[in-house]
Amino acid sequence: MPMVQIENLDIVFGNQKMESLRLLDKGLTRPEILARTGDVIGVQNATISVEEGEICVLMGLSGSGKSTLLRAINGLNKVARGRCLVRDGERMVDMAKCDEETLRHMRTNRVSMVFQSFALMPWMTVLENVAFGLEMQGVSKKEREERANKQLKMVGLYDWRDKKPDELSGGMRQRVGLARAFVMDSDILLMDEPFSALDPLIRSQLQDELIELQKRLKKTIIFVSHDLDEALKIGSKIAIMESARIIQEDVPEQIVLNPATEYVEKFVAHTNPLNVLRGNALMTPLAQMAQLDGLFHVSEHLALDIQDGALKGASSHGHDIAISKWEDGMDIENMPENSVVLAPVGISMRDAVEIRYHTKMPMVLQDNGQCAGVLGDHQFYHALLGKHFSRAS
Ligand SMILES: Nc1ncnc2c1ncn2[C@@H]1O[C@H](COP(=O)(O)OP(=O)(O)OP(=O)(O)O)[C@@H](O)[C@H]1O
Repeated sequence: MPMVQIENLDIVFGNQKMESLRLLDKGLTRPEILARTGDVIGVQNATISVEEGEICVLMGLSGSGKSTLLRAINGLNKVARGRCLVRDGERMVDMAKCDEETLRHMRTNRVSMVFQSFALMPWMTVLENVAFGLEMQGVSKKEREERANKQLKMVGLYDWRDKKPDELSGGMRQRVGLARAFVMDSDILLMDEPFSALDPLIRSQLQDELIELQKRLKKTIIFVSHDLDEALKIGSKIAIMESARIIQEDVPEQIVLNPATEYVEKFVAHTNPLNVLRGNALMTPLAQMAQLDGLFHVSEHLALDIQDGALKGASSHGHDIAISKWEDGMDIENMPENSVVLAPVGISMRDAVEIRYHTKMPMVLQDNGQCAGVLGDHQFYHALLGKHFSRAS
């Protein structure tokens, strides 16, 4: 069920919107339109749908239009053309066209925004800051405090509830901001680079916390970031923006494996593939491997006996090699040295590299009990050197 549905959305900043749209339709670029009309194209022809429970990350360089698109979702930016639909129970409300009362209802009950600077009120305590939005909703004092305290416990700041924001560190203030957004119990959270001002360790911790909170609370989150590693870590979907347009929208692994343009490829070249890639994207499929005397020769030192898709044995120069099995969640540290590991094709590259480190052997990946391919040093080197992807265009 889509929670947010954006259709052919254009946002223009300036005084000659009609003329700018006409030029846009004629195919003029953003800088050309700026030169002709003085207007800035904030978003151009954006279409994207975000499902319930999804974390969608809008990613791109500074000025690409991420915040402008995000702000349209709670009606903060005037839409020049197109629709920006947000779910309100059974109906979808067009935030670009609805009346003031509906807009207020949507902002109070359906969509919450978390900013980079959390704009906490310095004269209020942490608890009061978190409970403030509920007061606007008309929730009683007792319930406000109960709900705010519950959220503060969730972000680990219950003991700090009576402090003022300036008595907290930046990371803690950020957490107060998260608690304040979550306490509203809105279905949709809009987050504009909420962690970008933090140092890497705290940032990583808060990303983990956000993922955990989202798993428990099942919110729909639209998150702006200019950091692809962050996007790959938290996003269930990533939309990459360049010069006001969404140029690629896909699941994290596909962004890394099939960057649509050179712009995306440049981002991908600086990411850590360990966090994103999975065995099936990296392995050499069995069908592409040479067979000799009925054996699949992975290397000079390893031959596999695979019959009807099942791994029957492994050997090196005629000597048998042990085979062990690994499933998600199993201990990796105690995988036996010099054994060929049979693992699911969906194994993460991080786990696969760690298994390789302990066993010192290539591994065989299987899909539904059938051997699918082999993952060895060659495939790891390719992935680490960024040679695994092919550009779609
Ligand atoms: N209120 C505004 N008035 C005029 N121009 C604006 C306004 N808001 C944004 N813009 C312009 O729209 C374009 C997109 O800006 P936006 O803030 O959405 O980019 P961004 O991708 O979020 O960048 P950043 O990562 O730096 O925040 C920019 O060229 C910006 O100058």
